[in-house]
Amino acid sequence: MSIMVPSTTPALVTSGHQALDSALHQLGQAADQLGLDDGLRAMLATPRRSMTVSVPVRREDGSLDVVQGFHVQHNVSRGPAKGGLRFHPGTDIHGITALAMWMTWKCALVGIPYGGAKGGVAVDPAGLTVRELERLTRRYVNEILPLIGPEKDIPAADVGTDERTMAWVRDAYKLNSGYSVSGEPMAPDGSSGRADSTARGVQIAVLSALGRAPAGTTVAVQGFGKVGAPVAQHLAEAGCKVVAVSDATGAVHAGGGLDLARLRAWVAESGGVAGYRHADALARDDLFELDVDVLVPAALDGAITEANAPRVRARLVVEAANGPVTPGADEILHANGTTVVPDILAGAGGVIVSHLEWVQNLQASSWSPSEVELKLSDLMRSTFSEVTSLAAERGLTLRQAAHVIAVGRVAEAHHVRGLCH
Ligand SMILES: NC(=O)C1=CN([C@@H]2O[C@H](COP(=O)(O)OP(=O)(O)OC[C@H]3O[C@@H](n4cnc5c(N)ncnc54)[C@H](OP(=O)(O)O)[C@@H]3O)[C@@H](O)[C@H]2O)C=CC1
Ligand SMILES: O=C(O)CCC(=O)C(=O)O
Repeated sequence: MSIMVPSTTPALVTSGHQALDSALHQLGQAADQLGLDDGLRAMLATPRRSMTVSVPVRREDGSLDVVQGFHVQHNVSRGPAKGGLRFHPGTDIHGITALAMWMTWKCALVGIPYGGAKGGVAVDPAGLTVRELERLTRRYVNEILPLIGPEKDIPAADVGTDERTMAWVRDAYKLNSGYSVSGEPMAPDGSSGRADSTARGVQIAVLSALGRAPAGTTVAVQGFGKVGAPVAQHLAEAGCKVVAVSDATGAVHAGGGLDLARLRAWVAESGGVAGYRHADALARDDLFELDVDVLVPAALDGAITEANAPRVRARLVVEAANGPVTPGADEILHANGTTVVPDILAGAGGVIVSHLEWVQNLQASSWSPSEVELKLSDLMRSTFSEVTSLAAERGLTLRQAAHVIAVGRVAEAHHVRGLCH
């Protein structure tokens, strides 16, 4: 048996400590604005529950590896915990705690009755076969079984996981819990629009923040996965010119706009944007420095730091990813006149439609794509305007205003329910 030490290039390893520092800094600023007392600050700064598990994975050659898995419920004062499951080699308990905290604020900001959770396994899914991945997923679910369930914690996909992973999660949960499938909120057929709901929400955030017709607006998107690729598509369909995208393999740039269908076909064939011949190749992280109107980080946390923020030329940064801009970078961008639409607002489309999915399953009903789209866009737009109004009224950045609203709602729930919740 061997303990699997995640191997990856240093540039791909996220720092969980850095993410948690960022999340705590943002919480501290909101708590100051709200005048929260020390006890409540301490409760909000620490997760309600967190679990580290060892997950044995039987490899195809018969050997056994053991990887680390994590599951954190940051807060459940407003409802069941909600958040994605991430498979990435840079995953650690600190980063998962930060991501769970951001889920608490994201759900509170858009006013859906969920708390915040996140799960993760420190593994590179690209290094496993489908059968190994399935065994890993099922075993991870067995280990975290006491924490999850349709009424207490409902997982969804995140980095390195997808609908197939979630099908294994649901099946493993059912097999081990004995919970009935019928009408089960955790095993929905899936709401229409869930797959690209995060991207659709990001599109609404970009268009709302632009405040003008999007035609000709140049955009660069970091990350070309489940969120980044449809974000690029939605923005192009809205009239923007998507001139650059990146993934872990590299970046590509075309001043006249990328042919996204052709690029997607290349990525499906080759596994990444690198080597795409119909655009110029770019060093991966040079994407952040392009002279574009809008920059959309849609990969991992800690992408824009104090080191590269001074070279960001976009006037608008819209965070599809969770935690892509560190607090130090935030200050630099703000000082340079760049507006940042924060993750808990811009990236909320996915969890909004997860909630709509949950409601449909509870009601044993199914809404049409246009009904789901209308509810999503109404909530994104009304939340955007609530955040911008508070920011203008109090002289805050959009991130500070979003956190004041979200943390305030969670603090209120603690007061209403009693501080032990
Ligand atoms: N899925 C969802 O519903 C939601 C996701 N989010 C957030 O959006 C972000 C992306 O998630 P998702 O799209 O689901 O994840 P995916 O795993 O589907 O895609 C991640 C993408 O990021 C790329 N990437 C990884 N490292 C780098 C890097 N250093 N530079 C450039 N690109 C990189 C990956 O490239 P490669 O394929 O080459 O590895 C891939 O294209 C995450 O922060 C996630 O938490 C937020 C809300 C909801
Ligand atoms: O839809 C969900 O439940 C999870 C969404 C998520 O993980 C996120 O917004 O980061």
